[in-house]
Amino acid sequence: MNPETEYRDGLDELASHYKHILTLLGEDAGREGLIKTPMRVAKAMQVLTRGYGMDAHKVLTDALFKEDYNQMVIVKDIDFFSLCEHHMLPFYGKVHVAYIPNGYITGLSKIARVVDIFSHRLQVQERMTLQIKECIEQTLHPLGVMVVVEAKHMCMQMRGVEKQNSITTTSDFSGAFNQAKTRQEFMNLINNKA
Ligand SMILES: Nc1nc2c(ncn2[C@@H]2O[C@H](COP(=O)(O)OP(=O)(O)OP(=O)(O)O)[C@@H](O)[C@H]2O)c(=O)[nH]1
Repeated sequence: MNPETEYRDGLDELASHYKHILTLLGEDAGREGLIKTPMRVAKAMQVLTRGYGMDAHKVLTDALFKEDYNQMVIVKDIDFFSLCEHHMLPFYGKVHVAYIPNGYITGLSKIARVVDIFSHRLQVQERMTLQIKECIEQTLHPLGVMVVVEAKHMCMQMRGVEKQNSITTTSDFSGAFNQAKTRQEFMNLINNKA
C-alpha cells in the first residue's frame, strides 16, 4: 500500500498498461477526453480488487463478543459487486448470511465487511459463497452457518449469451443447516415468509 494514498503500489504502471490498451482498442489515447482515463481506470481497478490486501478472518476475530444467544442470526440483503474472473466483468446482487452462535457473536457490520473483502477480488460466485461461509465457520465456530448468494452476471447480459434477467443462486452451509428444517427456516426468513 502506498502510504501517501489509499491506493496500492504499481498504480502508475497499471495506468500505462491501460493507456496501451486504449490504443489497442482503436482509440486515440492522447485525445483530451481520455488523458486522465488510464489513471482513473487503474484506480477503479485497484478499488474493485482491494480485497486482496485484506484479512477477512481478522475482521471477525477483532469483533468477537461472548454471548449466550444461540438462536439463528440472519444478516440478509447485503449488496455486493464483484468481478468475474473469466471476463473481468461485474457480477452483482445480494448475499444472505445466517449463523447459530456457539458462545460468541460478531459485530453485524463485520459480516458485511467480510462480504466486501471476498467480493473485491476476481471471483466465481461459487468460490465467493464458500469463502464467506468458511471464514465465519473458522472464526466464530458456530453451531451452523449458511450463505446464499443471488447475482446477475454482466458477462451473460452484455455479451455472450445476452440473457438480461437470469439470476444465479448459490448456497453453502454447515452444521445445524445440514437439517432441511433449519435451512427452510432461513429461506423463509430471507423470503419474508416467516
Ligand atoms: N460457474 C460460474 N461460471 C461463471 C461465473 N462467472 C462467469 N461464468 C461463466 O464462465 C464461463 C466461461 O466460459 P468460456 O467458454 O471459457 O468463455 P466464453 O467463450 O466467453 O463463454 P460465453 O460466456 O458462453 O460466451 C461462461 O459460461 C460464463 O457464464 C461464475 O461466477 N460461476
